[in-house]
Amino acid sequence: MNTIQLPKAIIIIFGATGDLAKRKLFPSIYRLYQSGKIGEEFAVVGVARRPWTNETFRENVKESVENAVSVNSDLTSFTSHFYYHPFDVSNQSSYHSLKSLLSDLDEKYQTEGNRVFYLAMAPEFFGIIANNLKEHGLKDTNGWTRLVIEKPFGHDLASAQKLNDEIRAAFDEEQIYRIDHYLGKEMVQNIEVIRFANALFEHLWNNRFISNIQITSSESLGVEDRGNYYETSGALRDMVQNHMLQMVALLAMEPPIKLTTDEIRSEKIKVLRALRPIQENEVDSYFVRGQYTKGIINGKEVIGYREEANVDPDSNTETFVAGKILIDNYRWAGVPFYIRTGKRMKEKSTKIVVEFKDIPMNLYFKKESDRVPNLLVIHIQPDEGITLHLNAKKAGVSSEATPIKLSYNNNGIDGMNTPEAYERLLYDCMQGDATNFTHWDEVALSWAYVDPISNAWSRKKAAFPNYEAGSMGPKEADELLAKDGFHWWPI
Ligand SMILES: NC(=O)C1=CN([C@@H]2O[C@H](COP(=O)(O)OP(=O)(O)OC[C@H]3O[C@@H](n4cnc5c(N)ncnc54)[C@H](OP(=O)(O)O)[C@@H]3O)[C@@H](O)[C@H]2O)C=CC1
Ligand SMILES: O=C1O[C@H](COP(=O)(O)O)[C@@H](O)[C@H](O)[C@H]1O
Repeated sequence: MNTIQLPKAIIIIFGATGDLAKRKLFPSIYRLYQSGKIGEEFAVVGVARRPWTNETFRENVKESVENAVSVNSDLTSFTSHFYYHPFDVSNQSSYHSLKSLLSDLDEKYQTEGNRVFYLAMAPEFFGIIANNLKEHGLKDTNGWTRLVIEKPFGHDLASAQKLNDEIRAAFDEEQIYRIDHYLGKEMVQNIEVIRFANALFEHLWNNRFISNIQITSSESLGVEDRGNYYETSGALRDMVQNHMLQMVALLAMEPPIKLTTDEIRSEKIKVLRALRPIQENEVDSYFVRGQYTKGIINGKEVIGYREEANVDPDSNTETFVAGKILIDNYRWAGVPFYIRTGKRMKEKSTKIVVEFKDIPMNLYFKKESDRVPNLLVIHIQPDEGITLHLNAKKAGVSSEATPIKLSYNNNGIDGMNTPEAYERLLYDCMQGDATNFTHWDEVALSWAYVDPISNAWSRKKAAFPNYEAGSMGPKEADELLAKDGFHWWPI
């Protein structure tokens, strides 16, 4: 009988008093513990400047877990694995004491020198921390060491390259796990399986049968308390450079020859290399930007972006992007991939719609306008599943067709057991599986694609605000598809 090896490691979270640690990381570690994916051989060391004790830290961990997960047992034995080590990460001398704490914990929890250094801090600290970990020998153990890096990975290609060089001076590419949390989502991971495990789809998955693909990731939330960050980012850098382009790559890639990290990444990289570059002077033909003004969401009035905290009252930052992406390769030549994403839209929803071409002659519709193409909808969130839109005979009426739907709802089957993205990614990292993390080449190619668009936009002031909160974005996003004879399918 094969016994499954539970991962053993110390997870060192830099930025342990911050929002990400509290909302995502602690609950994810708990779920791994609760589901038995990690045993007792683990410890978590929190690093930040606040002068907390282990007890304060554990109390915070407990609170964050209780807020996120339904807990029906005492958390003391779980939180006893958590230790707090306060220091300013730019302070060289503190790494010595961290090193000796880690050695003690290695022994106490039998973690065999395995370490996950999780950088849940602002990117300006990534290089400093990586360098200090190397310089002070925190990587020199008998086990494995891995560095998890949060987004944003740079601001453009040049800054991402600089950041990467700093990190690579201390860690090898195989040790670096760049998080794109969309890659941890159940239905994003399902894209590959839906495509490559079904003859029905894979044979049709090309420019002969697909007319266009639409990816929408809409949010009803605004920028919340992240105005400072968002002002320097905008929707293009915040969502398109990473999550949206990753979904494009998964939808467009060739079947990998093996399901290994290298093979899958290599196929995704080929897609990103085949993206048709957009020159600065043609951005307006391919991309649309928007910024929300006040409006009503779920019956409540919400303020406009320019009224949000830490936002310039005359801000030129886009909170919405729609774009037409072309992939210049044999499979996809001529098929537009439309993307749109934005804050304060009608609802929180991520969906992919694959629109198939019509058959050459369809006798079953009285009027041309009644014809509905076949669609495959992949529901990423909040619902998880797929819907296939087909045509079938209208009951009782001869020779007339009506649209029907075949649906598979993932929530109904796996329900609450679907792991949260961060939980899955943390587990993958502890298992040494980097498939659902982004390789540097993917990051670099994505920035190279996005940079001319952000350059063009930063040079020209937009006529903002141009969409009402609670809507599906500016009308130009509809016109983008209309000029190609398409429309956004309702989500
Ligand atoms: N929050 C989220 O949902 C998401 C966040 N991210 C990314 O994750 C990273 C962290 O984000 P978030 O948690 O929101 O940020 P926060 O501002 O909430 O937390 C920052 C953390 O860094 C610590 N810190 C700041 N300066 C120092 C220093 N010099 N030495 C030691 N610790 C320091 C702070 O603690 P203290 O003040 O005690 O020192 C705090 O724990 C960012 O890169 C962000 O872009 C990515 C996706 C989503
Ligand atoms: O990375 C980010 O993603 C979230 C949206 O993630 P989701 O899992 O809720 O769809 C977005 O709100 C945030 O601005 C961005 O930084």
